[in-house]
Amino acid sequence: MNEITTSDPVLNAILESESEKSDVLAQICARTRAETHQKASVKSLKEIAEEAKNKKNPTRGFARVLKEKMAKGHMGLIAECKKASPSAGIIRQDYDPAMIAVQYENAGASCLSVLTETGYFYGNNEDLKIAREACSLPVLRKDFILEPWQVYESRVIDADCILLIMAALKDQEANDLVELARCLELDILVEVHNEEELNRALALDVCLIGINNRNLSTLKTDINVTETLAPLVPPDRLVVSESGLKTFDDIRRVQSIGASAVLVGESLLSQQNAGAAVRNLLGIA
Ligand SMILES: O=C(O)c1ccccc1NCC(=O)[C@H](O)[C@H](O)COP(=O)(O)O
Repeated sequence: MNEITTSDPVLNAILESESEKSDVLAQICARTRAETHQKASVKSLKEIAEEAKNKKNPTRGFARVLKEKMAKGHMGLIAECKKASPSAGIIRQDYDPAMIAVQYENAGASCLSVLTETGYFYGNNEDLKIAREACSLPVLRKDFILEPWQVYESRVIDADCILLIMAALKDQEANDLVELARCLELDILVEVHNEEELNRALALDVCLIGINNRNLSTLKTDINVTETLAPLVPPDRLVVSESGLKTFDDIRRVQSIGASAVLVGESLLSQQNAGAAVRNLLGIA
């Protein structure tokens, strides 16, 4: 799933190191850094920053929509569009992000998440643009954001929110990316897998805390991760439980221990009718 060839020697070195890493997250990040380096050699940081700052259209208020749901006592659903994942392989052979986005919105999803990572999830920036144009939901760019260049790119492709994964970032890097995203009016979902990452995330000026139930070494999911970490999140933050959620009972279970929103992909996309899948998950008759 992760072969690219290049004539750039810096890139080749990074990609060579990728194949030696045992951890999936480390492999994806090595590849993402290589691709970002390649893109930045075509469009400089200065150029992409200029483009992002010239964007006139407002973002759609990803965090605001989730907070409004929470205030009404409703569970927020961030419904995910992706063709494939490392754990599931190909999920949708006939992947049509625009159609899925419309089905999700009509069925009551609060927000979208669109995978733009190419090597492991078979996504791209165009998927995000067409999904967002097809609906009125705010959109999370689901990718491995490691560098300022990618934050500017996220604004250019019309994302409303970016994901920052604490396991992939040092504290200073995370802080710098948060500040930059804010300047560009992008919301931020910070993702954690354990207590140490949670404490680092809570030191950042961010409202949305994503608790990922997926162990990124084994790729297995366990809702106990949300059960362990959600009670440690102060009430001024909003907890999003991510990964491995399949049923209405799962949603009730994470809601009962403090999650205000869920991020769900595979279980919705593996059903032919994504709209019906959303309604079943949310318990809408
Ligand atoms: O899903 C994977 O296999 C995966 C592997 C390595 C890094 C991240 C991965 N998933 C990203 C996600 O967090 C999920 O796409 C998202 O939480 C939705 O999860 P699910 O409902 O289980 O598709």
